[in-house]
Amino acid sequence: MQTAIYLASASPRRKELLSQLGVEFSQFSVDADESQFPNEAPRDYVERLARLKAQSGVAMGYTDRPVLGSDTVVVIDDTALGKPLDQTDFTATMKRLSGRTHQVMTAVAIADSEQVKSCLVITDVTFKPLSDAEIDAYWHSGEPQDKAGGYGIQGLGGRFVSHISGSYFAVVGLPLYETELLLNEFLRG
Ligand SMILES: Cc1cn([C@H]2C[C@H](O)[C@@H](COP(=O)(O)OP(=O)(O)OP(=O)(O)O)O2)c(=O)[nH]c1=O
Repeated sequence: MQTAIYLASASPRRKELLSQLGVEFSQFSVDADESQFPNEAPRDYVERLARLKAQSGVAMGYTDRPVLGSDTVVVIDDTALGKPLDQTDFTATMKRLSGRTHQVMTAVAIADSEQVKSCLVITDVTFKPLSDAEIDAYWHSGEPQDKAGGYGIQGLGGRFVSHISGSYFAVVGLPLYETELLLNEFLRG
């Protein structure tokens, strides 16, 4: 793909994934308010945030190329889990995910000063039952701290995943197939 875009994200994983599409891009970070509205459904929340990140980039003056924003949340029992606040919060999250299937929702949005388009990708991820010792060791690895839902499937957390149905890349932070489709649709206007 010959298009040049902006990536409105601080995430090194999204940078890596976008590079896999062969799109030329420059990256900057946006400071968006990521709080969830009361009674906002997780799928609406994650898509709103992706659009907010992309549109914030346009509002910051990045108007000469399309701006891509994305957001990921882990959802269990219809509750969106963000990044862990501390070890106690993380431990409670892992006990909730242990031995069960949850959803990872990743939304992607592309905006310029004329239009915004977005898509939502939902992947089912099943965790094996986790012991207290595994949970404690994982926290001390330093990996969970900056990850939605407190784990990284691409890292040490990958060993907890007994099954995945959907897009592996969406779980890591950017669905490749759907992002390319969205970009092509956006460029057609
Ligand atoms: C579930 C899961 C999440 N994550 C990551 C993807 C996202 O980078 C992060 C979710 O946080 P996000 O708030 O979606 O993204 P971010 O703060 O890292 O980057 P930005 O808002 O600037 O774009 O968690 C993994 O890397 N692996 C996983 O298996």
